[in-house]
Amino acid sequence: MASFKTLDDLEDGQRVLVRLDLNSPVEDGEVRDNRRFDRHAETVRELADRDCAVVCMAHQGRPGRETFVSLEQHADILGRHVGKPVGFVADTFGDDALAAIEDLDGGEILLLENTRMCDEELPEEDPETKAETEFVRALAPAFDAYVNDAYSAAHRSHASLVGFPLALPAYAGRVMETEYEANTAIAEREFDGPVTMVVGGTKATDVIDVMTALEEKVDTFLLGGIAGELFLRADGVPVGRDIEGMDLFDDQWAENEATIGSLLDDYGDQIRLALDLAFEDDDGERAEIEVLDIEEKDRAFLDVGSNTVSEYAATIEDSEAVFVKGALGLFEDERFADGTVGVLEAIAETDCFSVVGGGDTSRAIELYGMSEDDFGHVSIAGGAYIRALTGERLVGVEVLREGE
Ligand SMILES: Nc1ncnc2c1ncn2[C@@H]1O[C@H](COP(=O)(O)OP(=O)(O)O)[C@@H](O)[C@H]1O
Ligand SMILES: O=C(OP(=O)(O)O)[C@H](O)COP(=O)(O)O
Repeated sequence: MASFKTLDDLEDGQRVLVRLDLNSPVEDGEVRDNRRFDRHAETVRELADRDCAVVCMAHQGRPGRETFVSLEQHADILGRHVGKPVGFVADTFGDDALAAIEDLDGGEILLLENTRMCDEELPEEDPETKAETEFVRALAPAFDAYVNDAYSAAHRSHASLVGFPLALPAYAGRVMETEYEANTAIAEREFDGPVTMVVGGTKATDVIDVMTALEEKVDTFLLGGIAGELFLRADGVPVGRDIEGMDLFDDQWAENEATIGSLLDDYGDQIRLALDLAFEDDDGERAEIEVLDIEEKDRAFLDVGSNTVSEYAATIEDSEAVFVKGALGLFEDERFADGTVGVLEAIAETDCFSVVGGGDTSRAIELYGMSEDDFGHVSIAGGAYIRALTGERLVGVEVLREGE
């Protein structure tokens, strides 16, 4: 189905540069294991078993956010999933990285430092420009082939994703292959009954952009998380606080307000906002407040409230298909997991077709004892999967195809 080369086309014993997406939740400086590690481990193990020298690259967080940390811990976690040691070098493409790559034998695995610590990685530029960066020009000659397994980052035109395929023979890894096929098939599927999309999480601008594109495909959007707070604020409710170095509610507010205001004007009937919200009270307990009773912006809201969960669950019960992108609250803290878990349980209990996406959100399924078998597809991609739903082509996939 996909028109790119896969690992089936790659010769054994090559020196390969492999782009993974190990972007993970980080709590108090500790990187949390999640589905991305065990999915990517399959690609890495196969390459090592085929006697390739496997050098992995990945990013973590965004500069300025608390989750922007080194990949040292990721190497240990990945090694546990692969079942082989994964070495780590705290360098992206300098002398230390090149020396460690040269030392690597067939069957061995190395992880380079966070790609976003390299200045040339991030600015969104076209693949040709990215291929000309020092980052790509310095690393590419050390390899025979490039493998992109990071479907979940394929919507970003960053050097490690789009520059290398122009500099080296390029292949799709196993995760890239299966996620591409599943998400493309889902995007083409038609449903007879109501289609619902649960929209939450912290990457609010990502989801706002695709809601307009999905307006015909989705009958009802159920909003929560930080994304939901943006909509509530645009609707006149005094909520919203920036977390983790974001500036959704301050610097970017004027722009966000205008976009959300027109979404509410144009598709207000399809968009449902929380009726109540949860916060931490003075005793450290979960407390709830009706949205209509919120008079001033004086606290952080960490989940949707119980009335909202009941309303959203009822809509899900009547749906033919449900798509989830982003958590409805800070589910990693049990006190604020009710929204996310309530919605996921409602989906699991009905026989609707469902997709749960996002590196963080998909983690809630195993954290709260649910089974992936109760969902149609659990994707480790968030932003990439909702873009795929709109029919948008992902630049990281396109550039692999062009190499065909
Ligand atoms: N009200 C909230 N306050 C703080 N964090 C929140 C809130 N609502 C959701 N989150 C966080 O959003 C994260 C998921 O968001 P996001 O990164 O956009 O999704 P994903 O990685 O699943 O695509 C979860 O880790 C959750 O803790
Ligand atoms: O975690 C990711 O996306 P996701 O949260 O939409 O699944 C990807 O690693 C992309 O990260 P980015 O949104 O910081 O570019």
